[in-house]
Amino acid sequence: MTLRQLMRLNMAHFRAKAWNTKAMSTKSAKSCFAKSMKPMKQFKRPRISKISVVGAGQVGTAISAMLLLRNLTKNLVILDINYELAQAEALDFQHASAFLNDARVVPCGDSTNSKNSDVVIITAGARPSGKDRSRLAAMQKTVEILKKAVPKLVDLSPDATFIIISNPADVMTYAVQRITNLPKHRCFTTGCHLDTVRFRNLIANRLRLPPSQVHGYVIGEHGASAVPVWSSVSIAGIRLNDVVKNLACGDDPENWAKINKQVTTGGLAVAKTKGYTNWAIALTCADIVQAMSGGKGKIACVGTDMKGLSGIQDNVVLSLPCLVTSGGISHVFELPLTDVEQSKLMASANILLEAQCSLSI
Ligand SMILES: NC(=O)c1ccc[n+]([C@@H]2O[C@H](COP(=O)([O-])OP(=O)(O)OC[C@H]3O[C@@H](n4cnc5c(N)ncnc54)[C@H](O)[C@@H]3O)[C@@H](O)[C@H]2O)c1
Repeated sequence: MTLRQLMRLNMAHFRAKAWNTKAMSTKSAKSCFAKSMKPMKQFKRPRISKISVVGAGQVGTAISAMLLLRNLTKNLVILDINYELAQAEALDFQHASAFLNDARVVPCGDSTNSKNSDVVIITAGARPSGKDRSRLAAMQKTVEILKKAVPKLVDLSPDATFIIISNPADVMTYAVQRITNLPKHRCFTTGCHLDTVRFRNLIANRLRLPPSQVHGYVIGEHGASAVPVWSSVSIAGIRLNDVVKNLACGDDPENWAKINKQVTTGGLAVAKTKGYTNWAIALTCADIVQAMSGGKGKIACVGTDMKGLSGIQDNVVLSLPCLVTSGGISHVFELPLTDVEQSKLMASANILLEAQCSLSI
């Protein structure tokens, strides 16, 4: 039986059993593959109708544009503490509603209009400023923003799925989970989904292939300690590791390891000129919302509390491949990793744990 057939069988089984965890552990546990696929939560959401985007800056506005262009919502709320900005951005989109499937775009300054959202996307954050421009200082400022803004959003939309974009995204997701007690399957970050598409794009460029046809994942932190999983890279069923000598390790004659750095510094390279990044993250976020909107779901490296998975022993938010469906994360996949990749994942988890512990929540 091929892997594809196996997957199909498993998916059909899960659907038939309405994501029943117990059923999975008995019947499909017979398949070796099911052991790598850890169920997270049984949850189904009817069609997404209302989405709130919190933060009308570069990222929030770009995400709004992608959601509207892809017809992922007919009812979009743009929320910013700077109400005039939210109003101007909403109006700019609303003027072109006829080109956006007649979507309704509403501004919001105090959360009220976000009531009964199906999805809430958080992009509000503080940029480094003042005397202390350290990452940690900016991180704590963003936590203070979240502490004020998020509880009200949860009260108004208690069943919504929260997607955290504000950086450092993993640590901010941890903060939101701690502030709100939202379940981890519906409070997560796009995390390494963006790093993963960058990784695939860089490999595809070298091989002169379409990026969508390269498979492989980046896991761990959405940031400097992200782990490109070279052992998982495959094209047309061919593992790159099997055909390239010393792929991104050892003497690495073709210098594939250069890609590791490009993956983690890709955003900085863009921000150096623009001052920010927005299009790639906007498309990444829209891709996740699309996975939640369609019936089938999608496997993507998104981040949530991964305690108990892939050797992670603490409550650390980081990315692993997840099945994202209507209600959020339904399953997490434990990738087979080499010893080096596993120790890099642990190092990434420790960095994040340290950052989490430094927060005052
Ligand atoms: N996760 C990723 O892959 C990724 C990629 C790019 C950017 N980001 C992050 O996204 C965040 C936003 O970036 P940006 O370029 O849009 O920043 P920005 O400064 O342009 O926009 C932030 C907006 O948040 C608003 N805001 C601040 N406090 C608020 C509050 N309490 N309620 C509502 N709105 C509030 C501000 O008024 C501002 O309009 C940053 O943290 C950035 O680092 C993440």
